Amino acid sequence: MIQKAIEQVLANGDRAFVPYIMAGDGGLETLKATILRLQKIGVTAIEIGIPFTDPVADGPTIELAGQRALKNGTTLKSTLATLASFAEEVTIPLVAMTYLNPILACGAEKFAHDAKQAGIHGVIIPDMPLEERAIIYQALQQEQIALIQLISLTSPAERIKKLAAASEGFIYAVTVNGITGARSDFADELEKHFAKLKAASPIPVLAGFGISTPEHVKKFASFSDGVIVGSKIVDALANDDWETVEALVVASKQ
Ligand SMILES: O=P(O)(O)OC[C@@H](O)[C@@H](O)c1c[nH]c2ccccc12
Repeated sequence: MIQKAIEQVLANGDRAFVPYIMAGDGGLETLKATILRLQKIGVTAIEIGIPFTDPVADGPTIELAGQRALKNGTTLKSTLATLASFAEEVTIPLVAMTYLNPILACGAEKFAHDAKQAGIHGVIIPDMPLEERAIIYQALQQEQIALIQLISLTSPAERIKKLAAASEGFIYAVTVNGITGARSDFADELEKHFAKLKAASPIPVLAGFGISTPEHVKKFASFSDGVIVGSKIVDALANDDWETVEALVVASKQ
């Protein structure tokens, strides 16, 4: 469903726009209104972060949002239960971003089952190497949940080939070396890097990390299939600043 949703957007001449939000930031009771409003303004899918105590890939903005969410008691379980309570109203695919630990604590099968009920169509597990995916792969397959792979800027060609062949839904192409967070500059070689990824990949290639302005969105739209925006969206939502959110989404349209 994720791949189809992205391909539909591309067929329109637009690029995919996937906002990242932290579940429970502002309280889980706000999750429904946030998701439905993002859906209404035309995002392609939503990446939902599950707060975790040791988020090694998260930059300061996402880490702080996670701390706020943990403080008010948000867990993997309460997030999935909340999502399930309004899943019928959600027509776009949701992607869960969670570290391996909470999944293992829950149990792979139970996680996959509850995620499906919650409307989750894909997962990103940044601390699970491809070689370890057997831990969860079958359970996800059973529920038809895509396991999305991250590809870094420094991945050698052989590795890119492997990851591209294994990824499902889309490829999460990381645009910087380092952690998440808004930035102003990107490497000059990005365009070439994306050309390589697109040549290696049978599925859409989305860019994420550091994308924080409509100009960034337009830049990446010119050589990728779409963008993922995290920190800037998390900040805007914390300030109830929907104007900023909408301007980013609009930039992904033709
Ligand atoms: O915040 P940024 O720089 O816009 O990047 C997206 C990112 O936050 C989101 O996709 C994400 C949050 N935590 C992660 C951990 C690993 C990979 C990706 C993520």
